[in-house]
Amino acid sequence: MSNPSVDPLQESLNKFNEIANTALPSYPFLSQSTIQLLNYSENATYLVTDSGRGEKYILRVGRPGYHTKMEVESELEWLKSIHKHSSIHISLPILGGNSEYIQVVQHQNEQYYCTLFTFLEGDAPNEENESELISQFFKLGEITAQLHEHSINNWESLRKIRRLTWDYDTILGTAPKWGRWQDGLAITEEREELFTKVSKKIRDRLNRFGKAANRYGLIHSDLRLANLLVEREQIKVIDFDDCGFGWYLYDFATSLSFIEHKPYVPALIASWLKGYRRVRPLSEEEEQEIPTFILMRRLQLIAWVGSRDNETTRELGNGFTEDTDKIAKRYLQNGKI
Ligand SMILES: N[C@@H](CCO)C(=O)O
Repeated sequence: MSNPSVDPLQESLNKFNEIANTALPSYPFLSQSTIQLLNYSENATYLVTDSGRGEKYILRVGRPGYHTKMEVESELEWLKSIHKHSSIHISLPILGGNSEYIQVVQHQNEQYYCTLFTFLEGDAPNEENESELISQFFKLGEITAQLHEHSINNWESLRKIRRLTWDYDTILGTAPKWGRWQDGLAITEEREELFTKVSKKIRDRLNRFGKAANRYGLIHSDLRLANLLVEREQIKVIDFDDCGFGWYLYDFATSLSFIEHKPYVPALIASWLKGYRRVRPLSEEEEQEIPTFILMRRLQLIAWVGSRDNETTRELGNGFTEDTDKIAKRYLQNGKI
């Protein structure tokens, strides 16, 4: 029973903390360590510090029911493959004392999949620092293209991967994984009409765009700034929890998560494209479709903000939906962002 005087977010956090502490003994080398919550959204991630050696790790506790165990195993397989076949800096899973990567913690009839990862130094890009962000997006373009090349070149060995699908249906259509944007915050009648038009335009354009193998494959699916770590000249990619099958350009759109409406977005797109094209070709036709993916991501995030309770969604609130109007209208008028 939940206690009405306790903040439901705090209650969820208490539960996740308990699960994280239950998972820790699965790693005998962490017998003397402390945990500190770093982020709570779809999953909870903790910084684990070994008080003896001072070593740091990341412990991720997944939200129950979000993924099957096989899907988590698939994510970890992909991480190992990326590490083996590319130079992208990622965080890797670590085996527990039972020689398993995934530790299953049972709590009140639900199963939580916990995974320990290597710790990477760095800080997320600063969305307020426009010029720095523009040059970071050049590098991000290169890295994203490398990731996509990896996905295409290793397709045979990745055949067994079982992950979510991110297409129109599961993002905005009949089976939206993060809920319906129509149930988001501040959806007035007028806005519902506007966004419905946007959503239909996205659907029609994506039907024409198609899912050819050079456009659609295994992607990270959540390259938002908080999932990038910058250390000097290097950008590292973390949190593959949403990885799945989707359009390569959707992967790019996720990099603009929560900042889609900012005036500097066209400059970020231009910079990203330059970086991407240094590694992998991207046609003019694909480039023209970028706003379609950005609007699709934005509506998906409106659904996410409306259906989740965490610090990010609380902070974004109604303003996130309201700030969408301008870009939605522009997209309808001329297909631009
Ligand atoms: N699935 C994402 C939300 C949007 O980026 C997360 O929880 O990190």
